[in-house]
Amino acid sequence: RQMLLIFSFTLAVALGQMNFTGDQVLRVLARDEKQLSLLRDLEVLKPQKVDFWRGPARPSLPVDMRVPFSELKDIKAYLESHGLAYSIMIKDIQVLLDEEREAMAKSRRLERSTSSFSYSAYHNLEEIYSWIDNFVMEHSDIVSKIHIGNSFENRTILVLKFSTGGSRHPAIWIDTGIHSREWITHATGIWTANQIVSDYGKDPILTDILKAMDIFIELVTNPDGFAFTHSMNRLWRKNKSIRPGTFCIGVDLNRNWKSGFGGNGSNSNPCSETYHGPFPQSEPEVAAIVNFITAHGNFKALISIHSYSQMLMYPYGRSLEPVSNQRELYNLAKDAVKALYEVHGTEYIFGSISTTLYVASGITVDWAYDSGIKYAFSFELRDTGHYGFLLPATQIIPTAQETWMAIRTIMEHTLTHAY
Ligand SMILES: CC(C)C[C@H](C(=O)O)[C@H](C)S
Ligand SMILES: [Zn+2]
Repeated sequence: RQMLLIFSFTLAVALGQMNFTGDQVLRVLARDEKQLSLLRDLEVLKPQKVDFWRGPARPSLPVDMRVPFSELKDIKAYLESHGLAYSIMIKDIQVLLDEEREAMAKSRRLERSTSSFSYSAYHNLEEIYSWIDNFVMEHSDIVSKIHIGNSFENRTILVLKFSTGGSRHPAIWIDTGIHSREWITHATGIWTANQIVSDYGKDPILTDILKAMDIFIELVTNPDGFAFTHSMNRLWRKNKSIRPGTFCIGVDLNRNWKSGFGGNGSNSNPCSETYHGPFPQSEPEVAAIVNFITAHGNFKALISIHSYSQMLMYPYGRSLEPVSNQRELYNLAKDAVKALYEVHGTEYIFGSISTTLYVASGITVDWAYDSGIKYAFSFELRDTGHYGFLLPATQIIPTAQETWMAIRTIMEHTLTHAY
């Protein structure tokens, strides 16, 4: 078995990208808690076979799961035998992957010939890092690049700082790409960075924000995982850490934070997509952010951006207990979602993580909130499950435009509610 795995791995390496031909994403509507738990059992029954794109949450929220072609018959029989209604959301993942790669190749040719950067295309790690260098050079009056640490595989972890001066302005943190397969988030972050420098001095609200506060954006929060989505497995979520005696690779960086570490909605099995790691902040990618934000000591808002589902959420993930300023966060989320809707009519739902989506422990925003950052939010960008993580690049700019209006609303509230 070991030999077979090694052989298939080397074969995959030889062939480059993993192939997902015939793999499908099934959308399952669980009627009640019992049916939801039958779906949760699948992760145990078929370890590493069923990949939840949107895990079991609440009866009214469909569960999306990628099923390898070889498992389709079994899984569909399991669903049918338990009366679990399902539809086929994506009938062949490889078709979408081929389209995505074709679009990237086309855009790359155009960018090379015009030596320009397309904000309406997906990019790999090298392209993003070289964009960062050019961007910082072009806008050195307001933007600088900070190296906050190195990833497990020793890639540099970079943060963009937007500042109009002052020594320790109150600060706002934005991270994208903590889950590497959520490509729309990195692309949205890049567009947002460019929007900030373009609108400073023109948009009075943004200008006021930047006059008084600094903005920090970490575009590639999981560089090893992101590189892996381009080189080998487009649907990789975790980082790439390995430990002696552990067969499976990677920790879910959104379960590795100290707050609520190891609680419900995180998994102690290293093969799980929500594996929390051996201990809090065990992963360098998480430790780097904790150290940076703690040393700075004056962050007033944190926005951690994921995809997909079109949701704007605030703490807690680890429990149903409301945070002390729940009313304020609810109303701010409502205003932000309204501002987002007004751009392209995209509808978001909003609320606390545990009540809106599912209980999740050891997550970024719970740690931020417990560290005194009162305005802590997690976005789930487009879509609601037609393309899921394989959102076409044509939706990058519309997504970034609408998301910016929500982000700016949160920033403005932070500015006018100093604490
Ligand atoms: C705030 C959390 C619950 C975000 C969520 C996750 O990390 O599972 C996304 C669906 S990836
Ligand atoms: Zn995510």
